[in-house]
Amino acid sequence: MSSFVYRLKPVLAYSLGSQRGYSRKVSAQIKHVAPALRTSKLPLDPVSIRSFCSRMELKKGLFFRQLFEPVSSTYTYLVADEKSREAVLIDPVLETVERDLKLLEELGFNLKVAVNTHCHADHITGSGLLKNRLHGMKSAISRHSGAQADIQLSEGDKIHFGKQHLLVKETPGHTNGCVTLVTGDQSMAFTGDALLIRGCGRTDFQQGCSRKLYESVHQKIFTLPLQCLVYPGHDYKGQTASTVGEEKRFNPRLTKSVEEFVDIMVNLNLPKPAQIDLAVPANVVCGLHEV
Ligand SMILES: N[C@@H](CCC(=O)N[C@@H](CSS)C(=O)NCC(=O)O)C(=O)O
Repeated sequence: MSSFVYRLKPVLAYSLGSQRGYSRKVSAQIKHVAPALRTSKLPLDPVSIRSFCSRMELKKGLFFRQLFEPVSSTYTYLVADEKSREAVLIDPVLETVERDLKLLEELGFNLKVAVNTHCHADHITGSGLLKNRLHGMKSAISRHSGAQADIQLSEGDKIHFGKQHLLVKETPGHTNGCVTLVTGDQSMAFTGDALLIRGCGRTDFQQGCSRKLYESVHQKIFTLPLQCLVYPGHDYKGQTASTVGEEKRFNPRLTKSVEEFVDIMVNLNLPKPAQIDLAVPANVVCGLHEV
């Protein structure tokens, strides 16, 4: 057991090694995944993904934290430059702004930009309230979104924070103004609702177009390195992250032909998001500014 543990990445080895009363069942499960870890059959195996999700630093100097809002099942992401303390918040939610402000203060980060991956239909963005609370913070959204923000993003733009940056890739289809944000080293992609884990954003309202979404994912996301971690805008099944390689192999919608994909999307028959009539008008003006 101990020799196996120390062959793993240091963070994982520490967490396994430090568990007391390690049960036989867990031990058997670990042995089961060991061959995949050694041979790297998958671009990134599930055990390693779990360790990456909870890590605070993926690459030297880049802080990362995944946050969750349970009513709309939305992920907010905090990325920051460890040295300069400049930070970017991706897809903040109105209801969790206080939590995010507290975290920023505790960790000593200076929030430069709150960026929305698109004009959300299921929750009100926290960008407006954050602007109210943090002097100098700027909001950002795609110029194709039709929504107000301090920074109107276009393909190829870079959102800089300290020595780090996020590269903007336009990935329309769920809405016209959807973007995917990729870290400078291409180790992480924040895909918003364009690509979800084993799924994708719906295309039945807000300029949705399934052919456009298929093209966006295949041309802009599936061309990233296989091991690039995929961090989606939502998850409804308890998953936190995936990889480009995994989604290319296992996504039940996007591994199909474009015609099959269109057919799947037409027949999703999802109910309308509960907050849509409140959320869209608020998000067009960058969220609520006073609460
Ligand atoms: N029940 C939720 C809304 C769920 C939903 O429609 N999610 C959207 C993204 S938010 S507009 C989506 O694209 N889902 C794709 C899917 O396959 O589930 C609510 O009421 O908020």
